[in-house]
Amino acid sequence: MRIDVVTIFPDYLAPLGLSLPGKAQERGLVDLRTHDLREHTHDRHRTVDDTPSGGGAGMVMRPEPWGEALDAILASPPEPAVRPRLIVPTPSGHPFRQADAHRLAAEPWLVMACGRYEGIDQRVVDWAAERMPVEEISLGDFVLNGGEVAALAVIEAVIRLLPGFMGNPESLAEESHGGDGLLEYPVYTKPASWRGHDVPDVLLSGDHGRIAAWRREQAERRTAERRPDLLADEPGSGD
Ligand SMILES: OB(O)c1ccc2cc[nH]c2c1
Repeated sequence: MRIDVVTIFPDYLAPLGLSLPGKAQERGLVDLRTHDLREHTHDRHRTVDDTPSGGGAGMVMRPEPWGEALDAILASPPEPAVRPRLIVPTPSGHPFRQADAHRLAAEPWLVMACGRYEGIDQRVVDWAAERMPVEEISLGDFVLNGGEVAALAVIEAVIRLLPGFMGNPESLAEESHGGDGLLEYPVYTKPASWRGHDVPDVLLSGDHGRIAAWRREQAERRTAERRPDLLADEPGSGD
């Protein structure tokens, strides 16, 4: 998979060179490229923003640098005739879920457009949508100062699903928001007793059937308490 990230803060993406995403790059599972939007400006101040049309507070990202940045990326596809999917983090985007991470992990090429200020001139998304699939996504009902943190989260969620990334693919099967749609059960390790808190006896019983049943019950309880919305879509929930 190839992932291009366009941002005015390339260093924000440096953490992707660490730990598992870094190893994924070393192993050739992902070709991650960051692009400084300011490299596609032509004035002395390397201006990427301007005042909002129609007035209002803040500044809007100018379309010209974005057009030139995307042109440059599209001119060097990973393979001939491969088109990217453009991902635009924005507070007004569609909620990003684990199912979306799985879907994007199957794509050959993603381009992440990280906005700042009040956002990117809408014409950039409209122009891009004439040439490639475009998705505006949100991490949740909160607002960051730009798209970089959301891009980091989306990229990590996607890379870790790539075949060959996780040493033990089985661990993906049991994850929160996994195939069963439930939150993860609580996890424990040694020592059996710590500061007056003990590992639940069932987990020390060696009875794998009881352990599996306990974990399922814990996951269902947690989901009902914290995320009843996830149960609404569960088969047999009557909804
Ligand atoms: O909360 B967010 O995911 C987000 C994404 C992009 C921009 C651009 C300016 N503020 C932003 C916030």
